[in-house]
Amino acid sequence: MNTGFDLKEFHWMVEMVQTIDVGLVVLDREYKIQAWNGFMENHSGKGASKVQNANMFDAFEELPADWMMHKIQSVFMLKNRAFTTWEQRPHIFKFKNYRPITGTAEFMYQNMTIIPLLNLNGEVSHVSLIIYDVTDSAVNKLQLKDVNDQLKDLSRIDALTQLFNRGHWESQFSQEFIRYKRTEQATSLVIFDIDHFKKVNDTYGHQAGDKVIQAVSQCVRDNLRESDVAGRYGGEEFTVYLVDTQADHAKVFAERLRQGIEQLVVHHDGTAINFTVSLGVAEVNKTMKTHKEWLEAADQALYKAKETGRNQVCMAK
Ligand SMILES: Nc1nc2c(ncn2[C@@H]2O[C@H](COP(=O)(O)OP(=O)(O)OP(=O)(O)O)[C@@H](O)[C@H]2O)c(=O)[nH]1
Repeated sequence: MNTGFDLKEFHWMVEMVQTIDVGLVVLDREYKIQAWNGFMENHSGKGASKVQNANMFDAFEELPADWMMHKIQSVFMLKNRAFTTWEQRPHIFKFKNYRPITGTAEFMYQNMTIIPLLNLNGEVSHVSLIIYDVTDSAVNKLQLKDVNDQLKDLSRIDALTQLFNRGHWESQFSQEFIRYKRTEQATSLVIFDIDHFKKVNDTYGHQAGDKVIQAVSQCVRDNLRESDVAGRYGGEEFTVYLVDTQADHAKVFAERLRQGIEQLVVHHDGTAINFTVSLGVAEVNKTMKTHKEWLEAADQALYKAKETGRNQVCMAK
C-alpha cells in the first residue's frame, strides 16, 4: 500500500497550486467557480470560500462577459486550449497593480489561457483559467512604443517651426500626386518664400530672422484647413498643398496668407520688424508625370512673383 505517499503528493500539489504566482480558476459549464487559488484570493480580496459555487460573471461584474463566454464555450466544444493576450484585453480581472517598478500602471495587465478539463468519460466537464500577470512586459512595451512614436514625430517635424520638414512633407506630397493620378481630384500647391530675408538676418541678426520664420509658420498654421499639409521646404521657403482645392480657391488661400503675413510685426531688441512673402500657386494637371513637375510649376510661378515685384501671388500657367 502506498496511499500515504499518494496523499502526500496530493498535498504538495494543492500547496503548489495554492501558492504559485499565476491565477488558477476552475469553472463548471455554468461558469460556477469550483477552484480559486491563492493568487486569485490575494489580488481580488475574495477568499475561495466566498466565491465557491458563485457564477464568476455575477461575482466579478467587471469581466468582459460576452467575450469570455464565447472563448470558454469554444474550449468546451472543441476541447482545445485558448489563449488571450493583454493586447486584445489589457485587464480581464481588474486587479490593482502593486508592482514597484511598473507602479505607473493602475491595473494588472493579464494574459490568459483556458484549458479544457476532461472527466473520466473523456468529456469536458470543466475548464481551467490560468491568469498571468504580465504588467512588467506590457508596460515596457507600451513605454517603448511611446518613445518610438515621439522619435517618429521628431524625424518628421522641423524643430524651429513645428511644421513638417522637407523630407516628410515631400513624401506626403508625392503620395498625394499618386492619389491624384488615381482619382483626378483637383489639388493645388502653394509655394512661398520670405522677401529679402537675407536683409532681415543682416540687419537684425540671425535670432531675429528665426523669430520671423516662426511668425510666418504660425500664420500658415492659423490659415490651414484640417486636410491641408504644410512644410518648411528650405530655410525661408514653405510649401502647402491643399487637397480637393482648385487653383482659384488656392489663390484665395494664398492671398489671405500674403495679407496676414504683411500685417505681422515681430519685435526684436526693441525694434519692430515687418516683412512680406511672394507666393506661387499651381494646380496639378494631367500633363504632369511626376510630383517634381508639379513642384517645378509652382516654383516657376513663385519666381515670377519675385521677378515682378514681390509681395504678391502668381499663378502657374
Ligand atoms: N535666421 C535664419 N535664416 C535662415 C535660415 N535658413 C536660411 N536662412 C537665411 O535665409 C536667407 C535666404 O536668402 P536668399 O535666398 O538670398 O533670399 P532673400 O534674401 O529672401 O531674397 P528673395 O528670396 O529674392 O526675396 C539666407 O541669408 C540664409 O542664411 C534659418 O533657419 N534662420
